[in-house]
Amino acid sequence: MTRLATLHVERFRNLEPVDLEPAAGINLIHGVNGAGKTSLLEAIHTLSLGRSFRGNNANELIRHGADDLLLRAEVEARSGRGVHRLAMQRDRRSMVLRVDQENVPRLSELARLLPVLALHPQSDDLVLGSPDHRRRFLDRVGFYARTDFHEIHRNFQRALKQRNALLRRGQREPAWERLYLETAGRLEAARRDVLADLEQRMTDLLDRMLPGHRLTLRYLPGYRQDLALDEAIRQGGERERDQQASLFGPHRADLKIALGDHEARQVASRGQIKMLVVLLHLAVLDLWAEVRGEPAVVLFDDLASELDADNRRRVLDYLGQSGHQAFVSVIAADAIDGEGDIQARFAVEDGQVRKMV
Ligand SMILES: Nc1ncnc2c1ncn2[C@@H]1O[C@H](COP(=O)(O)OP(=O)(O)OP(=O)(O)O)[C@@H](O)[C@H]1O
Repeated sequence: MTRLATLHVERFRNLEPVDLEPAAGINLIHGVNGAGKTSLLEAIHTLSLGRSFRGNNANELIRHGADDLLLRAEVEARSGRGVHRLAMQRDRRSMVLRVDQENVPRLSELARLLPVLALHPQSDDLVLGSPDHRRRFLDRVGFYARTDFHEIHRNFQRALKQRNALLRRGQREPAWERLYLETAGRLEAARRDVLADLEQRMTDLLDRMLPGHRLTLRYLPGYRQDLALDEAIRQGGERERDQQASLFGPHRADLKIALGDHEARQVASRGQIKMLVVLLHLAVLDLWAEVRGEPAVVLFDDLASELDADNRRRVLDYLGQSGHQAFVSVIAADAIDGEGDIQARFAVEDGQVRKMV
């Protein structure tokens, strides 16, 4: 299975040099505020995706006073597929990526070998935030769940850009209109497929994470649902001319997340929203695992915030049984003592990471 077998971190945030051999299941990371727990999870996220899950400024990740950062990991693929060595060195201007000692040009090569999903306090934006959070989530799921998703997404983005450029010049070209409709249709269909796959994995999770609730996800396509996209564009042609931009299509799509008969963001408590977000992420991990034939890595920052003891237990029990490798940070280790199937514990103190025995 995919798992991080070793992790080496240098000059990253406040961390002192780190050498870890994490367990294959749940790794618990604890320490006081500001110790460096989140930084450790960010290091793993950065090695996979080139950026942290909090903020976009990659330069902030380099330890103050240092010129560059270094991340290295050995990633064990499913038994029989061997070990890959991933490395990233970045300074304030450039980045060098290596897989098995060879330089590679694209981050996606690391991401493919180390699929990582992070859950953190801002993940609630999936329910509470603007539609682009939900679109990005769905697209992220798609990238790992379907090999053709990346291309489908890129083709639409290109067509959208070109169409917008023409609209800014007050033009419309039939060939580009056709391409726009075609690529939009493909992206919409792929997203709907991904969503259906995700929903299939949610039944069991719903029973365990939010027992007694009914959850529905509905794709809102980014134009009037009772119309086809070409008709929506025809009817809204004047507005598009006025605003000189494409106003209808997958770039305006959203996901309606409902608990029972109401939108979750309007009726759910903070704790229920958090559980809903956890549930959706766990469904993604299960989907990726099924498609790829091996479990993924999940980073769970600040598990205890907003979750009561029962819900923390539900999450840890599920993680323990799922086979995914988890890195779970908590402020007080005592608060979740004895819960779930924790395989390794690490204490973080002033940027030093120490394995507990
Ligand atoms: N580039 C950097 N260089 C050095 N230190 C940094 C850098 N970026 C952030 N820090 C510091 O690293 C420390 C660790 O932050 P981190 O968010 O990892 O702590 P944490 O253990 O997750 O805390 P909390 O429980 O409060 O979430 C903070 O004191 C922060 O100011």
